[in-house]
Amino acid sequence: MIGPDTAGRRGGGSGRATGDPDPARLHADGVGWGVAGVRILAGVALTAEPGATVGLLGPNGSGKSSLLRLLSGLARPDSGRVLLDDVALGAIPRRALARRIAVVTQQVATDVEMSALEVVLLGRTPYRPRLAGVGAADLDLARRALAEAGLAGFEQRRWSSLSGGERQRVDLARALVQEPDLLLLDEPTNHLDIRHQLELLRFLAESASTVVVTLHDLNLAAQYCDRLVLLYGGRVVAAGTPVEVLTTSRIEQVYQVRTDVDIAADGRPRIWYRSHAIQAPTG
Ligand SMILES: Nc1ncnc2c1ncn2[C@@H]1O[C@H](COP(=O)(O)OP(=O)(O)OP(=O)(O)O)[C@@H](O)[C@H]1O
Repeated sequence: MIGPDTAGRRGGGSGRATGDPDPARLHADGVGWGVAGVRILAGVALTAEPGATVGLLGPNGSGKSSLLRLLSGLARPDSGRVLLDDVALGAIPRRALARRIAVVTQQVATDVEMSALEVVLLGRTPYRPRLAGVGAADLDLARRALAEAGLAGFEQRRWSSLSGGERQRVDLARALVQEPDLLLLDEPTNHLDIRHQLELLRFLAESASTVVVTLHDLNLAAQYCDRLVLLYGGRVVAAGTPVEVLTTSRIEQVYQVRTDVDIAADGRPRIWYRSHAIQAPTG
């Protein structure tokens, strides 16, 4: 599907005409956020060095998607700060932010009446002068991104007619034509078959962009991420390399699942799940 020579690495569209992104350093510290008086994130710190792939892990409801929204600037933290190359997100104009950060969220909308090509072209919006139409270079870029996502021939297909995995790949192509310095992805593998999961994660690991990606599969996170941040109850309980974060005791503490963890020849942990989950504490 998507290889290192993807459209995200190419210029030629309107506006920016470079190839490689200029990977950003993302730094958050002391980040807190709540809604309706309920604290959802507290004291969260996270750093993604330029070009690194950082995996955000944690059980359901631990705050991964909420944190991703704060890291993207879609929501503002109640406390703490989020810096992109040492500049607070709030101080970066919206359009400039849209050129630097691309977000792939979990998709729920099925009733969007746009073609796959139109969805991908949305990624070029931050580069187009206001009121300007779509240029030939942008069209070419979007078509190539679709083809590299394994979706050549899908240009005119309605979004509503696409399968979950096809939508996920179209949305990734949309994010890549944005040529982001920082790519934030919320469970981008949840609709993908195993081949497409592996291809996507390899692509992210090799990408020149800085990447923060939420994942549920601990083995895939261990295999493809440079660093991991593990959330539990809205707080960071561990951050570091996969070997540092994914220990038997921590997985048991956070997921209530017993495991055996081996270190493979590549130096990365492999997690073997035992057959029964531990009874979660009640009350
Ligand atoms: N707008 C909101 N209003 C009320 N509660 C919210 C809101 N947004 C998030 N929450 C709550 O905050 C907690 C964290 O949600 P979030 O979606 O960030 O978790 P997550 O780690 O991404 O979960 P999952 O793995 O299930 O996708 C959950 O309990 C969720 O119900």
